Amino acid sequence: MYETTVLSARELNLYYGAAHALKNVNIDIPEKKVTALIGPSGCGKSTFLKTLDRMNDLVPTVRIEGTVSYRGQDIYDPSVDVTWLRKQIGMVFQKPNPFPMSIYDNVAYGPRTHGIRSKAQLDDIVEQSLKGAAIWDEVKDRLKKSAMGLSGGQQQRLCIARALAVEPDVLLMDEATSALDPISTSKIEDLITDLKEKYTIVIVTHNMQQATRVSDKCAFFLLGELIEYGDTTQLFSMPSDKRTEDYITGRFG
Ligand SMILES: Nc1ncnc2c1ncn2[C@@H]1O[C@H](COP(=O)(O)OP(=O)(O)OP(=O)(O)O)[C@@H](O)[C@H]1O
Repeated sequence: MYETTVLSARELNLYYGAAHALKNVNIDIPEKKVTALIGPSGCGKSTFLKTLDRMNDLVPTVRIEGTVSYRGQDIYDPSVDVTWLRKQIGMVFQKPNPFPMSIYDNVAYGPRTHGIRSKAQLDDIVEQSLKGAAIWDEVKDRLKKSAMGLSGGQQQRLCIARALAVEPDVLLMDEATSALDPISTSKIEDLITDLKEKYTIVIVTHNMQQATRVSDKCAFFLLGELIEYGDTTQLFSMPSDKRTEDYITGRFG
């Protein structure tokens, strides 16, 4: 079946000063699927994820060669508005990072920055986003309470709601469950599966079971190189590269 490519990298190289952190990466990330980035610590998964919404721009030593395109547009072109890009491509981090304000204000923050002022409209966005992140029932009676009072798993779902509130196209998640207990992790995995009906999702995970549970596509990185990329079932059952096989069978990691 034909797949629409949402994000693609071509001959992408990234250097932190002299350190060559991404080596000639070529990849097409399909629409409304979950793509998992796996590989041992330090192999460049987070670095690659951050190139997709230009989060590396904030690191002064970074140099990038090659292209990253979002729906055909080179996102490193000087004409690209980074605020627009980050509205299209939301990011959820490893540690839940709610703002020190109410649950409601956390979710309304993004839409307000984009100019939405109507209370009725904001109320609706907050409710829909919290529902979308499967946390509405747990917080609907305490929307005005501080987000800091939520559990870690609830905070992470709130951060997902905050990302959904600006109606992104893509969600990037950098080890979004690694700081959470197994029950919260399982809720977020279920949520990821629901969210791919509407969003293109890219996750970084250390957890290979998680990659097999939630992802459709899987990319294995090693020392900055994309070694193998394909359907998750195929990559885990019949890896084509010996290094992928060694990694997924736990021979190193
Ligand atoms: N801001 C930075 N400045 C310099 N080097 C960096 C920076 N961020 C990452 N690196 C280096 O780039 C390489 C890739 O790091 P990256 O964090 O992308 O790997 P990772 O696969 O996500 O690792 P982990 O699974 O441990 O998070 C590593 O050698 C790391 O030390």
